[in-house]
Amino acid sequence: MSSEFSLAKEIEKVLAKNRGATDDEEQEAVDSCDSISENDEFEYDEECGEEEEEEVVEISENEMLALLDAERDPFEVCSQIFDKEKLFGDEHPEGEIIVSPNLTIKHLRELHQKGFVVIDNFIETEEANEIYSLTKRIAHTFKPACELKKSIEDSCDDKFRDNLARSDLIKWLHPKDFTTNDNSSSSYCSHCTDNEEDIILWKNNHTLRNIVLNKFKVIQQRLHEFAPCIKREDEGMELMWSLYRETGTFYEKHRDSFPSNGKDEGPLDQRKVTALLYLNTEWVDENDGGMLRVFVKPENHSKHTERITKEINPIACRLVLFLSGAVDHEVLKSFKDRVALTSWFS
Ligand SMILES: O=C(O)CCC(=O)C(=O)O
Ligand SMILES: [Fe+2]
Repeated sequence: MSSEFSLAKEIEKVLAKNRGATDDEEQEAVDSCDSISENDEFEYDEECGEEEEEEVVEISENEMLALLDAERDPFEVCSQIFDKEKLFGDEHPEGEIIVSPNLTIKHLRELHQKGFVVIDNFIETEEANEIYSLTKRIAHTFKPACELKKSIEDSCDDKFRDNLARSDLIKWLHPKDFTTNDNSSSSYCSHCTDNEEDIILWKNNHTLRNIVLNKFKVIQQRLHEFAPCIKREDEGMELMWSLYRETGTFYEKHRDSFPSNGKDEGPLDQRKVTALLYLNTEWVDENDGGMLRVFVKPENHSKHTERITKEINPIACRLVLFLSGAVDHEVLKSFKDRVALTSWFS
């Protein structure tokens, strides 16, 4: 998760509320935490300001999310990124295509309402097949995600990271990898140790270039139109290429960011929408594993914290979009090599 905001204040506010504090007491607690630095994100003094008998509360990302969720429905917060007039107005009919060939206004409306949406046949099977084969060919250049930065922006030495939470291999990409003629390791991919031959293989691949520049970049631009807090520039976009080996590779339940409406609620500079494009032309059925399990709200939910699970098969050419700050998700053990391109729009 990106954390460019004073999480300490946010935490203290939630905890103060949890302790049953009044609004004034809550503000006092927040004010007295002004000196907490961002590096202290998940470790802070419950009685801010009291020197003696400091009781340090350690809180994990998941515990923090549970506290925030108890306060406010994350789906409600995150869906506010959209300009509702634009999304539901007559100006854009349901069938209007947002990103060719088949991402429509209807899908964005579903993303707003349910928090996630699945779009099949977003690329051609031949394209998926080509990238799937390419991934296996240069698999030796992918690195264990748990050893790398959590995102392009994050610092590497994140002491809160749970290295056992995931076992996938990844490579960071960037649109600039495909718009410059430089055949060196990507500057956005500081961990890359590819030799020049391998780099040429993926940087000069027209299909990959097309997916990055004419799919993911266009999704970003179009999302910005309907959710103006999402950046239009490449800087607000992270692009990850992942490989889950067939040996039971997994990613435990997690959330990609803290809930934010991009305006006045939650940390503003967070991932807002996650986009996943699956390239698994060899995936047959559930026995191959690797399903994406999402924890979403039931249709007529009475309690806002209620969740149901849905399993999404990672079939080739399937695009999945979800609200990064609302949808908990996990990748079930994979028994066939599983390839995806994932992007986060902030
Ligand atoms: O590949 C997937 O289906 C999800 C991966 C994921 O959750 C992540 O990388 O944050
Ligand atoms: Fe994720």
